[in-house]
Amino acid sequence: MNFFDRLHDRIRTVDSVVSVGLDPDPSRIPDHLQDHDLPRWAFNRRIIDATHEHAAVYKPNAAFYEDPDGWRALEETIAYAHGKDVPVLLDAKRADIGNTTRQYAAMLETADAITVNPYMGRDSLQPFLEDEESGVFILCRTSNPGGADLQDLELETGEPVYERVAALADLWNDNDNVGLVVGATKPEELEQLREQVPDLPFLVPGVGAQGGDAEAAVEYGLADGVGLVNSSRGIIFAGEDRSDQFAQASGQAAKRLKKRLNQYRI
Ligand SMILES: O=c1ccn([C@@H]2O[C@H](COP(=O)(O)O)[C@@H](O)[C@H]2O)c(=O)[nH]1
Repeated sequence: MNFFDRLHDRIRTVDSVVSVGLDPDPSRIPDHLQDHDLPRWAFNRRIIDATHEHAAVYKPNAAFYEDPDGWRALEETIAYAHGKDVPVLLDAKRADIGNTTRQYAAMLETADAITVNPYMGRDSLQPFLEDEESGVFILCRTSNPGGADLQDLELETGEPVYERVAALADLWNDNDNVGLVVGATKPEELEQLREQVPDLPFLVPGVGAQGGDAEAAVEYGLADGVGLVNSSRGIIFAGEDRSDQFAQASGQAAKRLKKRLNQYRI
């Protein structure tokens, strides 16, 4: 079954478009978990137990796992999320020349979807695009301030680079497995892109800690009801000041975000 069909079902089952970002910054993991063999896994397991009823997906960012223990923690995390029937979107932002990118695409053997970087063009994304079962979210207009440096540059046609990326992503969507990453901090661009590519689901990061626009994220992020609004630190570290109850606090934060976003869903 195609990733977006599975996501559609998951969104309906939990009545939620919340993507829970699993970015377990080791320096912020509660003290009582630091003695575990794999503290990041111990932390994620408790977060998943507390949040899965509100999670449309889990979105681990690869940056928090890129060391030997980290990969083990990530593997355990993905398997555990799957055990709770929650799809996993690996925020890896990969792509490279063909021979290399085929190795990156192997990441989709465990995760259900991945974020990729379009800077090297279609061939660098080919193995991801060819994988009919998996979702491929292409970075389009990112949430960070520096996203403007390249993505807003005007081409000779007058269109900004991010619009060209969206047009190409639409063109590359032969297998109905492509989505875009568009930040909640860019509500005008979200609106414009939704008009430009009405059928592509968006992953919208930037609500919560980055202060993005939750209403715009929902109004323009969803295509036919399918799309994702991500919060990472705002959920997983919601209980940082209540170390013994951090998981409970993350469950409450995920539930709150779900309710808030659902006000804007139609
Ligand atoms: O444009 C982008 C693309 C990816 N991200 C990632 O999403 C989460 C956001 O974390 P918060 O703690 O909710 O700010 C993180 O993994 C980013 O690397 C993004 O923020 N913006």
